[in-house]
Amino acid sequence: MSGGYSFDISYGKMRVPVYRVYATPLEGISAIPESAFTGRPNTLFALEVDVEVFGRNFFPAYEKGDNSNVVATDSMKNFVLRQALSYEGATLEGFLEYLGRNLLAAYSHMEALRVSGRELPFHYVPVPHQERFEQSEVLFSRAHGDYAVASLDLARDEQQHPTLSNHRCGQVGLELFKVTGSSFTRFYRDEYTTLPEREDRPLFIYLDVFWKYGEVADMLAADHQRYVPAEQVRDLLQTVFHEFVSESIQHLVYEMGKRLLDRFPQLAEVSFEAQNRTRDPMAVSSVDERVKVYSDPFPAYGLIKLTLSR
Ligand SMILES: O=c1[nH]c(=O)c2[nH]c(=O)[nH]c2[nH]1
Repeated sequence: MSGGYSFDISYGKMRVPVYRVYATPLEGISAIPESAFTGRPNTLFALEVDVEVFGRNFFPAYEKGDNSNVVATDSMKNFVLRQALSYEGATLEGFLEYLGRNLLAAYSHMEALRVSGRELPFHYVPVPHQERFEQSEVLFSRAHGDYAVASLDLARDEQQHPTLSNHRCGQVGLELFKVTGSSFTRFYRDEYTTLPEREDRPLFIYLDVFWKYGEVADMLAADHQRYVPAEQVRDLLQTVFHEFVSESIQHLVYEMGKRLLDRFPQLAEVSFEAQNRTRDPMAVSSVDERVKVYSDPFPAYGLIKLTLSR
């Protein structure tokens, strides 16, 4: 309470773009059967960073216009960029933890922080090299598909040391279209039901997946042995979608969740947000019934969520 009011405040800098070149390569990753990914050179380590600062010490700025404790968000942006230069690790989560710890160390009046990062994905460019094509080591093409995210909450323990109080990692923005091998039948029918049963439908989903580790040491260890790369999670989800003939998106995300928790014992929880973007059939070939044309459905879309914990 202050001035008779109770309050809840935070402030910070959003979407600080960071393009670090020649970061430390990601190595030591354990292979999984669903993915060819075992590391990346991190030649271009690009992300957008949000810093959100919590602390009652900032209330005088709101109440009295007293900015004496206010770290300018412009300074925060500079802090983020300098940390990106000195970071010696190889992961998004590691960078956020390094940044968060150093912010709390530098500013004793910051009580707690949320630091979040969004990968700015770039793909390798194939270039001719000795009669074959190889990935350029210097040229990267900005990709606008799915990308990794992470959010870390840091607080202080009784001795004022920074501690990681919460975290969430993810891969968001997948858009996957499976042309055959999905059904949606035997659902509840009443006077509102107009949807026909489909033994085989073209299933188009937008998908976000999130995960939490049981022990944060597995996320942050420098050997990366138990680190879960977002690339492997994405490849595992794609493999399950490819292989599994689902009865619904609910059925599909549950299968994905089980596979993730089986494959990565270091994870405590996985969660999904899936949008049903399935298209409506418009025309079928009279020569080959596999050949069909679909178009956009009514613009509202189904939303399916799942959280799976141990
Ligand atoms: O996989 C699906 N789950 C649903 O709950 C649903 N509802 C709907 O109309 N189509 C679908 N598809």
